Amino acid sequence: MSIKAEEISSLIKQQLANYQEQLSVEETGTVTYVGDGIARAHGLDNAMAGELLEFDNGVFGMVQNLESNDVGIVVLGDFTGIREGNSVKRTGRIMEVPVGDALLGRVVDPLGRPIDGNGEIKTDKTRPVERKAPGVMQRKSVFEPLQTGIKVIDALVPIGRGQRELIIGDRKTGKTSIAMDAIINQKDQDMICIYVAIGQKESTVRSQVETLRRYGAMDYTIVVSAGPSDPAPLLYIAPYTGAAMGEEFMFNGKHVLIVYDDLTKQADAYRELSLILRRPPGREAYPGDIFYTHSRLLERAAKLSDELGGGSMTALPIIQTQAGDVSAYIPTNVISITDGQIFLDSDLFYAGTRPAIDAGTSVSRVGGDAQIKAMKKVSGTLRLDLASYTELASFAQFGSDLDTSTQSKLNRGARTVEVLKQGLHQPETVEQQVVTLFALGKGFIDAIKIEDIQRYESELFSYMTGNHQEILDEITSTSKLPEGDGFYNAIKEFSESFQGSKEAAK
Ligand SMILES: Nc1ncnc2c1ncn2[C@@H]1O[C@H](COP(=O)(O)OP(=O)(O)OP(=O)(O)O)[C@@H](O)[C@H]1O
Repeated sequence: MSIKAEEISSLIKQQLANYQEQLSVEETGTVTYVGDGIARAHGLDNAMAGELLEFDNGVFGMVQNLESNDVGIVVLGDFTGIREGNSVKRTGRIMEVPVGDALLGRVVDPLGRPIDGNGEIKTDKTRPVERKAPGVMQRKSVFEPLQTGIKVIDALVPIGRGQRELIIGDRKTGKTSIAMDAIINQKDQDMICIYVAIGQKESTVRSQVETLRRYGAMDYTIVVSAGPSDPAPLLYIAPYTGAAMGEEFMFNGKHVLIVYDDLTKQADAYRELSLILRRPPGREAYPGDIFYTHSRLLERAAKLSDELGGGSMTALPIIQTQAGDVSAYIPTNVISITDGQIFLDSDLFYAGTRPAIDAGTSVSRVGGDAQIKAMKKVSGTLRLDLASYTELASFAQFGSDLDTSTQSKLNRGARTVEVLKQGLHQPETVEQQVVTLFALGKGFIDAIKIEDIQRYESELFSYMTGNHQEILDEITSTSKLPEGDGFYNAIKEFSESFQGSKEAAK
């Protein structure tokens, strides 16, 4: 192998050029204050907003406030080792995290360092944590469905690839469970998942990782975790880290699902660090740019145009409400940024309707575009049926004599609610959902006793797979409802043979 002289000289020139660049940015300042994850330093005259700084002891910080005499820095790590008078150095870079395939199956902190005890992450690719979201011309409208495997979502509030759908509700109403089930259902769906846990107990994150692993979902998932004992800056930066990792896949033409669990805690962390940085407090003591904090994060979720490879990043941010109050500051902000919300109701949850999704207040602004044709057809009137059922049910409590049409509406409504119930970690394929909803719409379930419905559903599907696989295949390949009477007759045949169907509905 011969080595060309020009090649060597050009390499040396390149190295020299970089060397000079590094020298020109190096600049040191002196720490004048440290406390609660924040530091101030004097003498960094040319520091840029968002620039990464390095303290004496190797801990990194990020420039947040540029003031006339000093800069406000958020410390990305343990601040207790930093002393007043220590020097702090500019790096000339903005904060970056490792990205790429090597992160799949790993649990990392918001700086991209492994915390799962499985050794170092071997990747040399990095991406900036903060990045401008794709612009109008770089996007395409959302049209491909993202199947969550949860009937009530796929039928009533369908989510498309590239959409941002908020999951909102009081504490312990099943918000995380919905996100987890959506991730579990992405197996073999050509989707990369990122779960960002913000301020959640280490033990909770651990059990979530175990769950994902048990269902084989860790193979295509990255978990970014900032625990409650981590300094506020790490909690604040965690969702941006997740977004940077997702963008790497999205810009390579892949599909990504990212969950931010939850942005309420992230907003609280940002409020904490802003107050310590002495930024003026606004409504509910949040800083003035809290809206921008969330909007620039969620705008990064996108469906890219074909020229950019057609990749997508779907975001499921989670927000916790107090006593169902969606009109508080942070909930209204995030509702207005996202393309719809899944509202979880604690009354429904405690009444046993799980997932406790309130069909009246949950919407998806991308809607039907993100459903396959068959699903669109079978779920068409479901929302209206449910709404009129809720209204009638409350009204029927007062009267005893109901005419037959009201009676049958109540009957159908009660069965619809039962059909839409679904246990934890039991995702259903879209074909399975279509079969059940078709049977419901055609009135086959009206004659089944409420307590037999779950059994009816599962037996119906095994009957279909056992005897009419060709019908299911047709739904899969054409995305449409099969033509002719075959589908109807198959369900009819099963329903007639189903034990318990002969009993009149109560
Ligand atoms: N579909 C379901 N069927 C049965 N149980 C469920 C279902 N969804 C959630 N649960 C149970 O409800 C409990 C609360 O769920 P989860 O932790 O998802 O709620 P959360 O709203 O995310 O809570 P947090 O306020 O802690 O974030 C869990 O114990 C979970 O097992």
